[in-house]
Amino acid sequence: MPLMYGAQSEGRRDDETMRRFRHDRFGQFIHWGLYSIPAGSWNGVTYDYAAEFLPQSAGIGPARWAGLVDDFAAPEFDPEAWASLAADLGARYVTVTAKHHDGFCLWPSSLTDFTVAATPRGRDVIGELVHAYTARGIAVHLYYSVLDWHHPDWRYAISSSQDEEAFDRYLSYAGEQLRELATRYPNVRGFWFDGTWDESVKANGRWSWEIECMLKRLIPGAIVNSRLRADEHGARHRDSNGALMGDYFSGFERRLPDPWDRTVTAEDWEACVTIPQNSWGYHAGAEVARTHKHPLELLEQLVQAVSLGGNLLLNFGPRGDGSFAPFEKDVVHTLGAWLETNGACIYGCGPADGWDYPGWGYYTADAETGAVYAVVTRIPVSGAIALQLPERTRVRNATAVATGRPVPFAVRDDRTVRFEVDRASVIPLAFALEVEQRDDTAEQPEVNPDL
Ligand SMILES: C[C@@H]1N[C@@H](C(=O)NCc2ccccc2)[C@H](O)[C@@H]1O
Repeated sequence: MPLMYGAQSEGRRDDETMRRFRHDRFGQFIHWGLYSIPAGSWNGVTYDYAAEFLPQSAGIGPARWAGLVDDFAAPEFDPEAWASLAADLGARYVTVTAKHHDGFCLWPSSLTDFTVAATPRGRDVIGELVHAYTARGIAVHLYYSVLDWHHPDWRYAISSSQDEEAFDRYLSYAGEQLRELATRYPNVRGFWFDGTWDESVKANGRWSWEIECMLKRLIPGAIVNSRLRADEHGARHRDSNGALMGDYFSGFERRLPDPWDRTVTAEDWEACVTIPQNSWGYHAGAEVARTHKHPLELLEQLVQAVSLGGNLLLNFGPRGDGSFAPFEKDVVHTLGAWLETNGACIYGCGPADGWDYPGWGYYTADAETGAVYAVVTRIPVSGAIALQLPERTRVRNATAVATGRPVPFAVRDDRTVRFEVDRASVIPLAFALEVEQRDDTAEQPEVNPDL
């Protein structure tokens, strides 16, 4: 159907900025704001829902919530240390909350007083972070919530002409804030929109279309996630003709596509995940802490995302004082150390066409060289992994990525090779496979099942 405000382009973007985003594969999400101070508790009561939703969980009105501005002193906030932590994690880009649902702005916006400028130290958090990350070669995306609990003209739905006038004022405010962000920080790489699921926003597809145009006019090549967009019929992420809006699909929140689902490999996408089961802002509650994911679970999510052609955006919620909690530093050390020696199977990689999900782990392939990687995350009880090869494919040799040492393997039949895996191996265990196409006339592979 003809659309005025649908997808602005067809198919994957192939410009340098998007190729870099695709190559990066691994980003660090940062949720930091007023919610980081109470960290899930209010007036002595702990609410186990997401810490950044505390105003809703505890019924705290905007005026009382704004009282936290005086407590946002952030004595431990050190942008250089944050940038070093992102580098140690192995993240190639960072997405930082400039304004979350509570409406508090981490940059000194001229459009409102509800910003860091009103805090005791008045630092331009976004400006200092953009400088520090960029100086370390880490790209920055700015998170912006369209949903805004603080602004008096925010509406969840439009049910009167007064609502419409108010919400139009809100959308003008948000549009001017986004212009301000793109103008103040022109070297950010992209914008990550959130809070766009309400009827009021879905009814304003033209506004979302104009925002995408404006941001890409102010910052040529800027990357915008699909969550910003609705078309004139209220269709989100994909327009009413099914075309992806924005530059990558961003509907996977705290979940990944099924490892069998190869349909997702048709487009760029990013999944965002948390270390706790469900809190993006720092949550100090013992019950929430009990459900933190193991670092290797998060690492497996990264490998799974890459095997399906997506990026993983792993969230960290610094504490109210600007420091990171020990459990987050553990994740940084575990993932950073593994990526230091095994990053070849992640960065610049994507799905290995023709190699089906094996169950003991994931296949990735280097988008440039075609090198195939078998990444083992579950060692079978037999202590060996079987690889089902694509048609007319031969494995010439195999190397352990972490050590560079050749790895013996048995050719069981025309389509199967088998690796013995040391059960004491550190997993995920990555093998680099040098493969070649066999034509049918070539001799059958030498079978050596006893190896
Ligand atoms: C990236 C995350 N999105 C925000 C959020 O509101 N998630 C809750 C939610 C998740 C899915 C549909 C509607 C609402 C969370 O607070 C994080 O910022």
